[in-house]
Amino acid sequence: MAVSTNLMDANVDGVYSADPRKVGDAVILKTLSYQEAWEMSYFGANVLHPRTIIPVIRYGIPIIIRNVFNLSSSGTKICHPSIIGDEDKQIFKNYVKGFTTIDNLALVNVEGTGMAGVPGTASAIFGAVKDVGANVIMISQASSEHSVCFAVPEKEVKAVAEALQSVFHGALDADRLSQVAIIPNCSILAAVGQKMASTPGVSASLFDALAKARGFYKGCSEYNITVVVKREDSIKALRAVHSRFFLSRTTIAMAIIGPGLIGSTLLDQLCDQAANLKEEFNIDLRVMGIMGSKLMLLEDDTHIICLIQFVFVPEEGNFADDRDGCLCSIDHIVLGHKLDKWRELRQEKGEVANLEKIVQHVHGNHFIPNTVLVDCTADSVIASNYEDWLRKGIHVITPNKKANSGPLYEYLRLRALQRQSYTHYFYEATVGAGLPIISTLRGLLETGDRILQIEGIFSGTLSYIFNNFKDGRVFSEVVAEARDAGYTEPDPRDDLSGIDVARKVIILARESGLKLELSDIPVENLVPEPLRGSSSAEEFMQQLPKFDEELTEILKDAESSGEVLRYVGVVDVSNEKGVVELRRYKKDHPFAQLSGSDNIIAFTTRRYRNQPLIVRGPGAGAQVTAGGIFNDILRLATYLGAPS
Ligand SMILES: NC(=O)C1=CN([C@@H]2O[C@H](COP(=O)(O)OP(=O)(O)OC[C@H]3O[C@@H](n4cnc5c(N)ncnc54)[C@H](OP(=O)(O)O)[C@@H]3O)[C@@H](O)[C@H]2O)C=CC1
Ligand SMILES: N[C@@H](CC=O)C(=O)O
Repeated sequence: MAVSTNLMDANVDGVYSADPRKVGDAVILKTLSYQEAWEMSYFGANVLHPRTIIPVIRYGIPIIIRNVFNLSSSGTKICHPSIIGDEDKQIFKNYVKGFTTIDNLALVNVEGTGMAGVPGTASAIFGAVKDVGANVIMISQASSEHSVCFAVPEKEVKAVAEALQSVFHGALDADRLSQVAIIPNCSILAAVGQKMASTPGVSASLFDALAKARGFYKGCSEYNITVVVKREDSIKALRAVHSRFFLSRTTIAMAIIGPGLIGSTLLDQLCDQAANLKEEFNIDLRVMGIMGSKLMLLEDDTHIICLIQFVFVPEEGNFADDRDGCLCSIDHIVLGHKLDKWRELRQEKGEVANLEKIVQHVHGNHFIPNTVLVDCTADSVIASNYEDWLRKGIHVITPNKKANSGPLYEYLRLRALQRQSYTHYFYEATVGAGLPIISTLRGLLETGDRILQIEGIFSGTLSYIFNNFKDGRVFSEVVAEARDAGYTEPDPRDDLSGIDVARKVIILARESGLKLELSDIPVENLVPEPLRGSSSAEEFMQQLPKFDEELTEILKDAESSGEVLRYVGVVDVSNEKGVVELRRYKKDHPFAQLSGSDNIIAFTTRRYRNQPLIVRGPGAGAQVTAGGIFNDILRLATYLGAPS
């Protein structure tokens, strides 16, 4: 006889993949096995009382959880895997079904060399725990038998600790036990799913997603993997794992430092694409702060970027202690809906720029698991913070060349730190703006090619200048055009002096494995000697016309030999050196064929020895550079678990 039961719940449409108040885009699960429902219930999800499941398992009765006020929703079917229909089989096969958390726990760690191989130690520990009536939520023992760790409700931990001190005082005095340690303010996060714990890759993905949360692991059954996290990180951790297993969007909290030409264009692009990224690609980018050199804007000052409302939920105990009886509902985070107004709002409501505060504001939020700081300044002081940010678990993306072209030992330390940490550091736009230069070089190196030489026109500004400085044009006018087009550095002398190209040469040289300092690169400086000390970029631009004649002479000389002037950078990997200089090329040379702000970069390698691999295209300008940074942000989202 086939029997089935409809369980009606007044509140929910079925069983969610996570508490929807904590994970805004938790999904209703179509099917669960009895064991999965049991695990979800045990670990805090309000599915069924664990004891309700015992008789239905015994008699194999399918259960459907539905909403009494929404019968159009098909709800969640809980049954034995063998009886589900074909259409649900695929869903059933998903290894990870959902995540639950239990808050208000403490960990107890009993540790000591005298525990190993001594029969009765565990019994003595848990006997003492039983005597004070405490409920043990999970247990883990080190395979060395040197420690036993278990979680109990926070309100019971004091009694447990006293009981253990009393039972083991002799062993503690004799140093057979080194400590009975209490770690307060913990939460348990459990991943639940059929055969999940024994499926290769599930644990790795889980721990990768949790890299920042201090986790403590116990694989207790085929159906669950349990991790202890700091209570303040529990929502972040829940959201991180939920999105890693494609159950919800990959959410990234961001701050943009330096909303100048490039930074503000990036903000415009983010604003335009936000909805599409959410709908089409499951990526949710949340700009939570914007900081210039004087003013900054944080989301809750302005309500423009992210508005969090607090909702009173009397029946929920989770956050009652911390938040005066209020539960922060993730559903009420309203995102980016006025991001396009950031300029006006910065004027109206901006506060004094404070780097530490904005970093804490963005990274210190308890809801969004991933943080990225996007440095769109040209400032070396800002760049000197990357190490600290990476160490804190904050990802860094930048078009700023200062960190990678600064002192070699600092660069090497930064790269080493980044590799050891679970954080990402992307800087594609530092060379060639939006062109794939660094990724191409990486691809060659990682697939075993050997770089012999990288030669190219690396400056959009100098490319534009020498592509247009002809037919009787005046040098200073062309420089002003390049500046107006947004190709130059904040101070155009950084372009004309060759230092910007030298920085790119150093970045590529170091990427290729050379240990060079910026000062090792001979650079031909095009800034007229008397203007090198001008007090500002403006003063320099005003004075530049006085020196037009000098450049016109150099140009005429080249033209008289049928040649053009091009400002090039060379990384001579074979000979471990580099150079940056103005060269003359015949008019049929590929470097003579460029237009606008084009960069052209030729990689001569062991594989591409006779015919170099060439990347060419606009190498400066607001849209392409911001696009390159945006691309790095999306690469980060993919690394963090967004579908690729
Ligand atoms: N232009 C291009 O085509 C390309 C540029 N780049 C790189 O992009 C970066 C930005 O260039 P661009 O936008 O043209 O420069 P801008 O001068 O237009 O913008 C620089 C921004 O940085 C801010 N800033 C400067 N110092 C600080 C600080 N200490 N703290 C916070 N904010 C600061 C400025 O703020 P405020 O205005 O308040 O002073 C401004 O918002 C540079 O590193 C450049 O090399 C890379 C590839 C191509
Ligand atoms: N000023 C630079 C901008 C990109 O790095 C250039 O002109 O190439």
